[in-house]
Amino acid sequence: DDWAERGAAVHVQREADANGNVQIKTIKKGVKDFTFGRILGEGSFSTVVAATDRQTLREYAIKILDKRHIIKEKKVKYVNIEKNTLNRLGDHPGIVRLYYTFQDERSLYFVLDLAPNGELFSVLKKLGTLNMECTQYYSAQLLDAVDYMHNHGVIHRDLKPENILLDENMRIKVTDFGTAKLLGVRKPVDGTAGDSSDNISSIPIEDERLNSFVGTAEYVSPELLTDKAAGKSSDIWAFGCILYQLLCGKPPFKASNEYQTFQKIIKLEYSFPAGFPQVARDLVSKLLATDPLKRLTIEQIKAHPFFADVVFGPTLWSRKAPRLA
Ligand SMILES: Nc1ncnc2c1ncn2[C@@H]1O[C@H](COP(=O)(O)OP(=O)(O)OP(=O)(O)O)[C@@H](O)[C@H]1O
Ligand SMILES: O=C(O)[C@@H]1CCC(=O)N(CCc2ccc(Cl)cc2)[C@H]1c1ccccc1Cl
Repeated sequence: DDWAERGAAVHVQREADANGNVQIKTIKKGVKDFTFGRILGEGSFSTVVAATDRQTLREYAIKILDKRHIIKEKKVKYVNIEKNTLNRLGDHPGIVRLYYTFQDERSLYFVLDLAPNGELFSVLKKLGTLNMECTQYYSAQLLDAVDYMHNHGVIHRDLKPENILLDENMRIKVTDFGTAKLLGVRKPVDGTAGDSSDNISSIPIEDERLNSFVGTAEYVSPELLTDKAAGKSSDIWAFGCILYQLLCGKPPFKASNEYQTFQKIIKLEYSFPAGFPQVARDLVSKLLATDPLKRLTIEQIKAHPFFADVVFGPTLWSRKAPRLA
């Protein structure tokens, strides 16, 4: 199925008829096409409800946003960013997929993949820590999803265990793209109308300094606290924090309040608990580098001994998730 460029408001389906001619069907969904079920969770501006498509009986998570509340809180921009970002990231097993959007007079609706096993955060809180096998499995999936985002000109900017959901096979689905940064498409210098699909520049279109958004304190990179420039390497920093947290149960930079946490980040004040595996120490220390240019790239991370027995690529998403321990 192809996705209408304008946004996932319509779902284009191609079907070959008896003579092999391709028929193009567009599907316009609305509230009445779904049976709404249990509430999966609440956000600051949203309620997420499990729902079943009445025709196909497929289950989804529908994120319902109250228009009045969004307008009052001046969050309309985030709604558009979330929609545009999800439309750009429509085809990766580790990223929540947006199937349809629609609205009624009161609400906006985002029809998303259902991740029935909740947040990786809750699993980690319950278990305390993950063993090496589980940590390698989940961090490899996260790395693969981040690689895909970056290759599609998207910086997540708020990666954290709460935004990593678990699907029915206990594989990850990254969510929460309302605060992502979409790297713009620049016209080539000579002014010719370049093909917009290939020249995703690494320089965001809007002025960096106007950026007020920073992620969640424990996962914010130092450059975001000093000069506001969020780049792809800011996601790599957050990845390093998550990797550390999966293995020892708490993030590397954690203090009694946000300000103290920021101080620790800027001073790179963290340490490894006894028993933290050496190969993981080596990798984490090359991710939590103050200078963004010194952090490993995704290719270098994949080649690190920590991932020696992980095969990146499609098998990462078809192999069985290890029993959580
Ligand atoms: N696709 C999904 N499948 C299952 N549960 C989901 C899905 N998306 C979100 N949830 C759950 O619903 C809750 C609300 O998610 P939502 O993304 O709307 O808000 P949030 O980002 O968690 O909160 P905030 O807006 O304050 O950052 C979360 O607890 C999340 O775990
Ligand atoms: O961009 C789109 O796909 C359409 C375009 C037409 C439209 O009216 N909307 C809703 C615009 C909007 C955004 C925020 C609020 Cl609070 C109210 C309306 C957009 C929309 C519809 C449904 C769900 C999300 C969005 Cl952004």
